[in-house]
Amino acid sequence: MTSSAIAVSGLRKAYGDKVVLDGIDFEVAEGSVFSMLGPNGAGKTTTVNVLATLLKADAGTVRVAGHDVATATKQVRASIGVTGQFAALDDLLTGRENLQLMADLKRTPSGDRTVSQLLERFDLGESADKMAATYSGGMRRKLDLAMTLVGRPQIIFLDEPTTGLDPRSRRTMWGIVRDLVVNGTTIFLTTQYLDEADELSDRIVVLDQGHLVAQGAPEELKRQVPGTHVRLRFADLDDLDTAARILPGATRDDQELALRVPGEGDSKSLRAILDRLDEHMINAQEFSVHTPDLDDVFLALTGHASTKEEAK
Ligand SMILES: Nc1ncnc2c1ncn2[C@@H]1O[C@H](COP(=O)(O)OP(=O)(O)OP(=O)(O)O)[C@@H](O)[C@H]1O
Repeated sequence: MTSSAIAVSGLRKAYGDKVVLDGIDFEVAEGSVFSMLGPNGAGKTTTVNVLATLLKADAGTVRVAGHDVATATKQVRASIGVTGQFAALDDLLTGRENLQLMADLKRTPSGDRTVSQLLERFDLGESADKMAATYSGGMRRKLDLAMTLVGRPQIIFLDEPTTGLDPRSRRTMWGIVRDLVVNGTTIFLTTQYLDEADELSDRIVVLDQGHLVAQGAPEELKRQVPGTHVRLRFADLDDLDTAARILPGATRDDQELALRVPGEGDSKSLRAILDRLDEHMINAQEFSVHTPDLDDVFLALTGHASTKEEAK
């Protein structure tokens, strides 16, 4: 028995000669946010589609909410919600009517109240009675996610949920994701925004050319790429001189009286630095550990910049 909401092993998918997923394995813990990062065309949507029973894998096993996606399609579908680049809304209905229709389809008890609460929560109250055709891209995404939440699915797939949203709407979306997780929902997120994955995820996988090139907590991934360093600041130039002499590989900034010491940022290497300073009776006035951000990780792992960077 496992408490994994999703368990994927040896997943393969090709379109003709083009291998998109070349045997990938990962698990998603219940009640967590799991993000899949990858450049355009890496296979993120393909993965979501297989996990959500919309596409058949060529090989491998995929269990979602404890059910095999190949044989228990109905049970998997009853446990999940999918929102993505394809908005499922009916343009000729109002926001409220779209949600009401979903509540009816899912036979939601006290559907009216659910609909009103969702409109409120997604900041869609004012536009609730306007046709969805008149909604902006951001409003459509919010309505799409609201519709996904109607049946309170255990697992939600969010395929690039904030692409094209303004900063305020992105933050609203992030708040909603956090609330869902607090209440036990599992979120599988694909995103091109590294800061979004960093902000929300318990675990991240990086997909590139059919393989998972890395997986771990955001902090673990950041520690894997070079660039982690400790920054020390001293009271005067004498202390800086001595510290620069006794700490190998350090680079100094005389103006700031600061020293940048490359290292792992783990407790053992931090202790070694502090012990060295103690031996020479030097006190660092400031001490901080800097880890690279996910942009650095992405570049180091895939050999190319994130989509956002490429677009610059
Ligand atoms: N139905 C299809 N037939 C043939 N090739 C396909 C099909 N669907 C996707 N592909 C190809 O498979 C690869 C992966 O596509 P996918 O949409 O899964 O990538 P993605 O990581 O979601 O990209 P994006 O970030 O651009 O949405 C791409 O090269 C795409 O062109």
